[in-house]
Amino acid sequence: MIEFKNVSASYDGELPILRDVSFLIPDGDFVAFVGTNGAGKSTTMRLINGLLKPSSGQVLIDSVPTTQLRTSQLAAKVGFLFQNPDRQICCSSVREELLFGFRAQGRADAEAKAKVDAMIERFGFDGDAEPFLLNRGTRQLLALASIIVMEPPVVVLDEPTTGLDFRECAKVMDVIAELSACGTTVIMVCHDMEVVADYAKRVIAITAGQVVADGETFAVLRDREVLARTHLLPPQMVDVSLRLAEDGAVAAASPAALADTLDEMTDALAAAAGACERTGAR
Ligand SMILES: Nc1ncnc2c1ncn2[C@@H]1O[C@H](COP(=O)(O)OP(=O)(O)OP(=O)(O)O)[C@@H](O)[C@H]1O
Repeated sequence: MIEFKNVSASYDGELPILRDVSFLIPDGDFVAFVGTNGAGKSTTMRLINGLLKPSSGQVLIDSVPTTQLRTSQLAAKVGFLFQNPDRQICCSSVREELLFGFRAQGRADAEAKAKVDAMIERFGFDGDAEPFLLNRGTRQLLALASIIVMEPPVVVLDEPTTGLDFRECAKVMDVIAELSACGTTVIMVCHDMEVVADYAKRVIAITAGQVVADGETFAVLRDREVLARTHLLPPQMVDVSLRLAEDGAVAAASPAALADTLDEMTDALAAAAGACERTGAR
């Protein structure tokens, strides 16, 4: 469980970047942090992994303030994926990269090597390949794999899909969805509202260092006021359903006006077309 209690934070001790931020993320949650550039999302992630300490308030991991946790204790609880995999990758082979975390903890034993082999198999990596010669999407997957091989209960992902094409993005997000399905707590910063809509259970919207919305994904993404305050465009299907209701094309409470996904919109339109046909036939 991760809890922010009235957290304020600053890089220079003067200019506040986060102001009085509070939220609680229970085990197993999948939360996306959204907001404009400079809102304070990455700063929030740095507070979770202990790279930054609050100037006031508390960041608690399993009820223990990060100020009381050693870096190694924090690293065991929270795996952190940087936006740019090249900031993370440092070894000369894929296998060594996956073993790096175990070596750092002094436990590169047979069990660790077996976990690395399983990860190589799962991702279809070439264990001897040189990481920097891999393409961007595969380097991102390697950076992700090198975190999840350590099996942290929480993973923090700072814009995990930036710079990836559609297929690479889906591959990375499917791995993350699988982690979430297996009970790992997932906390990600994401600028792509389609990805947020497809994967996150909950959205926390930040603007100017303050939380302006915290709720179920579509409750937040359908809130025009929140979208305006955070300068975000909703996912396409949400935009279509909101506009249908706003333009009076369908009733505000109709299934088409409430559709969050393509499937829901297709069902709503098919049902409406069926009803029209029946009315016309009478
Ligand atoms: N290392 C740092 N030193 C000083 N100021 C910083 C540092 N990192 C970020 N900031 C400032 O803190 C503010 C919030 O930055 P942060 O990176 O948390 O925002 P963000 O919401 O993640 O934005 P983006 O989406 O662009 O990554 C910005 O004004 C930024 O310039």
